[in-house]
Amino acid sequence: MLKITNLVKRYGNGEPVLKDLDLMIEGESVVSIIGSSGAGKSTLLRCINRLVEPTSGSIELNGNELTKLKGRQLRAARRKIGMVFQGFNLVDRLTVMENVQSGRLGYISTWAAVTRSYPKEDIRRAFELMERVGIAHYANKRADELSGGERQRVGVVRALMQNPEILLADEPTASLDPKTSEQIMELLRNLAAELKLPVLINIHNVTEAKIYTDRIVGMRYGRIIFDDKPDALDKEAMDKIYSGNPQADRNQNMLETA
Ligand SMILES: Nc1ncnc2c1ncn2[C@@H]1O[C@H](COP(=O)(O)OP(=O)(O)OP(=O)(O)O)[C@@H](O)[C@H]1O
Repeated sequence: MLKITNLVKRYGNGEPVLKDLDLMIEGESVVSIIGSSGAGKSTLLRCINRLVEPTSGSIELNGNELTKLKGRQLRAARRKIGMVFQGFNLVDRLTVMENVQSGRLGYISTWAAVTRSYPKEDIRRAFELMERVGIAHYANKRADELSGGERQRVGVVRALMQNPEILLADEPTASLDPKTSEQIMELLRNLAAELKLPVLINIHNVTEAKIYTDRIVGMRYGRIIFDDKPDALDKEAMDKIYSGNPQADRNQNMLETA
Protein backbone atom coordinates (compact mmCIF):
# COMPACT_ATOMS: atom_id res chain seq x y z
CA MET A 1 0.00 0.00 0.00
CA LEU A 2 1.17 3.49 -0.84
CA LYS A 3 0.12 6.10 1.70
CA ILE A 4 0.96 9.75 1.10
CA THR A 5 0.12 12.20 3.87
CA ASN A 6 0.40 16.01 3.93
CA LEU A 7 2.94 16.02 1.12
CA VAL A 8 4.40 19.43 0.33
CA LYS A 9 6.98 20.21 -2.36
CA ARG A 10 8.45 23.62 -2.89
CA TYR A 11 11.22 24.20 -5.45
CA GLY A 12 13.65 26.79 -3.99
CA ASN A 13 11.78 29.67 -2.40
CA GLY A 14 8.83 29.43 -4.76
CA GLU A 15 5.21 28.73 -3.98
CA PRO A 16 4.60 25.03 -3.17
CA VAL A 17 3.78 22.96 -6.25
CA LEU A 18 2.36 20.17 -4.04
CA LYS A 19 0.16 21.46 -1.25
CA ASP A 20 -0.65 19.17 1.66
CA LEU A 21 -1.49 16.33 -0.62
CA ASP A 22 -2.98 13.04 0.64
CA LEU A 23 -3.25 9.92 -1.50
CA MET A 24 -3.72 6.25 -0.70
CA ILE A 25 -3.35 3.42 -3.20
CA GLU A 26 -4.19 -0.08 -2.10
CA GLY A 27 -3.87 -3.46 -3.77
CA GLU A 28 -3.35 -3.94 -7.46
CA SER A 29 -5.31 -0.95 -8.72
CA VAL A 30 -4.25 1.06 -11.73
CA VAL A 31 -4.54 4.73 -10.91
CA SER A 32 -4.07 7.59 -13.35
CA ILE A 33 -3.16 11.15 -12.45
CA ILE A 34 -4.49 13.79 -14.80
CA GLY A 35 -4.33 17.57 -14.76
CA SER A 36 -3.12 20.60 -16.67
CA SER A 37 0.52 21.16 -17.44
CA GLY A 38 2.21 22.39 -14.27
CA ALA A 39 -0.40 20.90 -11.91
CA GLY A 40 2.34 18.90 -10.18
CA LYS A 41 1.79 15.39 -11.58
CA SER A 42 5.45 14.62 -12.38
CA THR A 43 6.60 16.20 -9.14
CA LEU A 44 4.28 13.88 -7.23
CA LEU A 45 5.61 10.80 -9.00
CA ARG A 46 9.19 11.95 -8.52
CA CYS A 47 8.67 12.57 -4.81
CA ILE A 48 7.57 8.95 -4.43
CA ASN A 49 10.85 7.57 -5.75
CA ARG A 50 12.80 10.51 -4.31
CA LEU A 51 14.12 11.74 -7.67
CA VAL A 52 12.71 14.94 -6.15
CA GLU A 53 13.11 15.62 -2.42
CA PRO A 54 9.77 16.30 -0.72
CA THR A 55 9.77 19.48 1.39
CA SER A 56 7.60 17.89 4.09
CA GLY A 57 5.02 15.18 4.62
CA SER A 58 5.10 11.43 4.63
CA ILE A 59 5.24 8.77 1.92
CA GLU A 60 4.88 5.18 3.11
CA LEU A 61 5.23 2.16 0.86
CA ASN A 62 4.02 -1.01 2.57
CA GLY A 63 4.78 0.46 5.96
CA ASN A 64 8.24 1.76 5.01
CA GLU A 65 8.54 5.55 5.45
CA LEU A 66 10.40 6.65 2.32
CA THR A 67 10.96 10.32 3.08
CA LYS A 68 13.36 9.63 5.96
CA LEU A 69 15.62 7.17 4.16
CA LYS A 70 19.22 7.91 3.22
CA GLY A 71 22.14 6.12 1.55
CA ARG A 72 21.92 2.36 1.36
CA GLN A 73 18.38 2.18 2.77
CA LEU A 74 17.17 4.71 0.22
CA ARG A 75 18.77 2.74 -2.61
CA ALA A 76 17.14 -0.47 -1.35
CA ALA A 77 13.72 1.23 -1.14
CA ARG A 78 14.11 2.68 -4.64
CA ARG A 79 14.60 -0.81 -6.03
CA LYS A 80 11.09 -1.59 -4.83
CA ILE A 81 9.71 1.26 -6.96
CA GLY A 82 9.68 0.52 -10.69
CA MET A 83 9.61 3.52 -13.01
CA VAL A 84 8.58 3.72 -16.65
CA PHE A 85 9.51 6.91 -18.50
CA GLN A 86 8.05 8.86 -21.40
CA GLY A 87 11.34 8.76 -23.32
CA PHE A 88 11.99 5.11 -22.33
CA ASN A 89 15.45 5.94 -20.82
CA LEU A 90 17.17 3.00 -22.48
CA VAL A 91 20.88 2.80 -23.28
CA ASP A 92 20.72 2.78 -27.09
CA ARG A 93 24.00 1.00 -27.79
CA LEU A 94 23.20 -1.87 -25.39
CA THR A 95 21.11 -4.90 -26.26
CA VAL A 96 17.58 -5.44 -25.07
CA MET A 97 18.81 -8.08 -22.59
CA GLU A 98 21.48 -5.71 -21.23
CA ASN A 99 18.93 -2.95 -20.80
CA VAL A 100 16.51 -5.30 -19.11
CA GLN A 101 19.20 -6.60 -16.76
CA SER A 102 20.03 -3.06 -15.68
CA GLY A 103 16.82 -3.41 -13.61
CA ARG A 104 18.83 -5.82 -11.46
CA LEU A 105 21.61 -3.32 -10.70
CA GLY A 106 21.90 -3.07 -6.97
CA TYR A 107 20.71 -6.66 -6.58
CA ILE A 108 23.78 -8.23 -8.21
CA SER A 109 27.51 -7.57 -7.76
CA THR A 110 29.21 -4.84 -9.76
CA TRP A 111 31.48 -7.54 -11.22
CA ALA A 112 28.52 -9.56 -12.51
CA ALA A 113 27.02 -6.39 -14.01
CA VAL A 114 30.25 -5.18 -15.67
CA THR A 115 31.10 -8.59 -17.11
CA ARG A 116 27.45 -9.16 -18.04
CA SER A 117 27.56 -12.50 -16.19
CA TYR A 118 23.97 -12.31 -15.04
CA PRO A 119 22.66 -14.89 -12.56
CA LYS A 120 20.78 -17.76 -14.26
CA GLU A 121 17.59 -16.88 -12.36
CA ASP A 122 17.76 -13.29 -13.67
CA ILE A 123 18.14 -14.51 -17.25
CA ARG A 124 15.21 -16.90 -16.80
CA ARG A 125 13.04 -14.15 -15.34
CA ALA A 126 14.07 -11.72 -18.09
CA PHE A 127 13.03 -14.18 -20.79
CA GLU A 128 9.79 -14.92 -19.00
CA LEU A 129 8.89 -11.22 -18.85
CA MET A 130 10.16 -10.48 -22.37
CA GLU A 131 8.01 -13.37 -23.66
CA ARG A 132 5.06 -11.95 -21.76
CA VAL A 133 5.35 -8.54 -23.43
CA GLY A 134 6.36 -9.93 -26.84
CA ILE A 135 10.01 -8.86 -27.17
CA ALA A 136 11.92 -12.08 -26.33
CA HIS A 137 13.02 -12.48 -29.97
CA TYR A 138 14.77 -9.11 -29.72
CA ALA A 139 16.89 -10.08 -26.69
CA ASN A 140 20.19 -9.61 -28.56
CA LYS A 141 19.16 -6.63 -30.68
CA ARG A 142 20.45 -3.16 -29.88
CA ALA A 143 17.83 -1.03 -28.15
CA ASP A 144 18.05 1.67 -30.84
CA GLU A 145 16.94 -0.82 -33.50
CA LEU A 146 13.49 -1.14 -31.91
CA SER A 147 10.29 0.83 -32.52
CA GLY A 148 8.89 3.14 -29.85
CA GLY A 149 6.35 0.60 -28.64
CA GLU A 150 8.99 -2.12 -28.45
CA ARG A 151 11.34 0.21 -26.58
CA GLN A 152 8.64 0.98 -24.05
CA ARG A 153 8.10 -2.75 -23.55
CA VAL A 154 11.82 -2.99 -22.74
CA GLY A 155 11.32 -0.15 -20.26
CA VAL A 156 8.44 -2.00 -18.65
CA VAL A 157 10.38 -5.27 -18.38
CA ARG A 158 13.40 -3.44 -16.92
CA ALA A 159 11.15 -1.93 -14.24
CA LEU A 160 9.58 -5.32 -13.49
CA MET A 161 13.03 -6.95 -13.18
CA GLN A 162 13.40 -4.88 -10.01
CA ASN A 163 10.63 -6.96 -8.41
CA PRO A 164 8.89 -3.71 -7.56
CA GLU A 165 6.17 -3.25 -4.96
CA ILE A 166 4.71 -0.43 -7.05
CA LEU A 167 5.10 0.71 -10.65
CA LEU A 168 5.18 4.42 -11.49
CA ALA A 169 4.76 5.52 -15.10
CA ASP A 170 5.47 9.12 -16.11
CA GLU A 171 3.55 9.75 -19.34
CA PRO A 172 4.47 6.28 -20.65
CA THR A 173 2.56 6.69 -23.92
CA ALA A 174 3.23 10.34 -24.77
CA SER A 175 5.90 9.47 -27.36
CA LEU A 176 3.86 6.75 -29.03
CA ASP A 177 1.31 6.64 -31.85
CA PRO A 178 -2.34 6.15 -30.75
CA LYS A 179 -2.54 2.41 -31.43
CA THR A 180 0.78 1.58 -29.77
CA SER A 181 -0.17 3.84 -26.92
CA GLU A 182 -3.33 1.83 -26.28
CA GLN A 183 -1.36 -1.42 -26.42
CA ILE A 184 1.05 -0.17 -23.76
CA MET A 185 -1.82 1.00 -21.53
CA GLU A 186 -3.51 -2.38 -21.89
CA LEU A 187 -0.23 -4.09 -21.08
CA LEU A 188 0.22 -2.02 -17.92
CA ARG A 189 -3.33 -2.78 -16.83
CA ASN A 190 -2.95 -6.52 -17.44
CA LEU A 191 0.46 -6.71 -15.78
CA ALA A 192 -0.91 -4.94 -12.70
CA ALA A 193 -3.56 -7.65 -12.37
CA GLU A 194 -1.20 -10.54 -13.13
CA LEU A 195 1.56 -9.39 -10.80
CA LYS A 196 -0.82 -7.91 -8.21
CA LEU A 197 1.01 -4.65 -8.49
CA PRO A 198 -0.32 -1.15 -7.90
CA VAL A 199 0.41 1.11 -10.87
CA LEU A 200 0.35 4.90 -10.79
CA ILE A 201 0.33 6.56 -14.21
CA ASN A 202 0.78 10.25 -14.96
CA ILE A 203 -1.08 10.72 -18.22
CA HIS A 204 -2.41 13.53 -20.43
CA ASN A 205 -4.70 11.32 -22.50
CA VAL A 206 -7.96 11.36 -20.54
CA THR A 207 -9.68 8.89 -22.89
CA GLU A 208 -6.98 6.32 -22.19
CA ALA A 209 -7.12 7.07 -18.46
CA LYS A 210 -10.86 6.35 -18.54
CA ILE A 211 -10.53 3.12 -20.50
CA TYR A 212 -7.46 1.57 -18.95
CA THR A 213 -7.35 2.68 -15.32
CA ASP A 214 -9.53 1.81 -12.30
CA ARG A 215 -9.37 5.19 -10.66
CA ILE A 216 -8.64 8.72 -11.78
CA VAL A 217 -6.97 11.33 -9.62
CA GLY A 218 -7.36 14.88 -10.93
CA MET A 219 -4.81 17.46 -9.85
CA ARG A 220 -4.98 21.23 -10.02
CA TYR A 221 -2.47 23.69 -8.53
CA GLY A 222 -0.74 20.97 -6.52
CA ARG A 223 -3.93 19.63 -4.94
CA ILE A 224 -6.09 16.62 -5.63
CA ILE A 225 -9.51 17.92 -6.54
CA PHE A 226 -10.97 14.76 -8.05
CA ASP A 227 -10.50 11.15 -6.95
CA ASP A 228 -13.04 8.67 -8.22
CA LYS A 229 -13.91 5.93 -10.68
CA PRO A 230 -13.55 6.85 -14.38
CA ASP A 231 -17.35 6.92 -14.84
CA ALA A 232 -17.59 9.80 -12.37
CA LEU A 233 -15.33 12.00 -14.51
CA ASP A 234 -18.08 14.04 -16.14
CA LYS A 235 -17.89 17.42 -17.90
CA GLU A 236 -18.22 19.35 -14.66
CA ALA A 237 -15.28 17.47 -13.11
CA MET A 238 -13.22 17.94 -16.29
CA ASP A 239 -13.93 21.68 -16.28
CA LYS A 240 -12.81 21.91 -12.66
CA ILE A 241 -9.59 20.03 -13.33
CA TYR A 242 -8.67 21.81 -16.55
CA SER A 243 -10.00 25.33 -16.12
CA GLY A 244 -7.34 28.04 -16.20
CA ASN A 245 -3.66 27.43 -16.67
CA PRO A 246 -1.69 26.85 -13.45
CA GLN A 247 1.49 28.52 -14.72
CA ALA A 248 -0.31 31.52 -16.23
CA ASP A 249 -2.45 31.90 -13.09
CA ARG A 250 0.65 31.68 -10.89
CA ASN A 251 2.33 34.43 -12.91
CA GLN A 252 -0.82 36.51 -12.62
CA ASN A 253 -0.87 35.98 -8.82
CA MET A 254 2.75 37.07 -8.59
CA LEU A 255 2.01 40.21 -10.62
CA GLU A 256 -0.98 41.03 -8.44
CA THR A 257 0.91 40.54 -5.15
CA ALA A 258 4.05 42.39 -6.38
N1 LIG B 1 13.24 21.26 -11.05
C1 LIG B 1 12.35 22.23 -10.93
N2 LIG B 1 12.71 23.45 -10.46
C2 LIG B 1 11.81 24.43 -10.32
N3 LIG B 1 10.50 24.32 -10.62
C3 LIG B 1 10.07 23.13 -11.09
C4 LIG B 1 10.98 22.03 -11.27
N4 LIG B 1 10.27 20.98 -11.76
C5 LIG B 1 8.99 21.41 -11.89
N5 LIG B 1 8.87 22.69 -11.49
C6 LIG B 1 7.64 23.48 -11.45
O1 LIG B 1 6.70 22.80 -10.66
C7 LIG B 1 5.39 22.91 -11.21
C8 LIG B 1 4.81 21.54 -11.42
O2 LIG B 1 5.55 20.88 -12.42
P1 LIG B 1 5.30 19.36 -12.84
O3 LIG B 1 6.29 19.01 -13.89
O4 LIG B 1 5.26 18.52 -11.62
O5 LIG B 1 3.84 19.47 -13.45
P2 LIG B 1 3.07 18.44 -14.38
O6 LIG B 1 1.66 18.46 -13.92
O7 LIG B 1 3.74 17.13 -14.39
O8 LIG B 1 3.18 19.16 -15.79
P3 LIG B 1 3.32 18.49 -17.26
O9 LIG B 1 2.00 17.83 -17.52
O10 LIG B 1 3.58 19.65 -18.15
O11 LIG B 1 4.46 17.51 -17.21
C9 LIG B 1 5.55 23.71 -12.50
O12 LIG B 1 5.23 25.06 -12.23
C10 LIG B 1 7.01 23.59 -12.84
O13 LIG B 1 7.49 24.73 -13.51
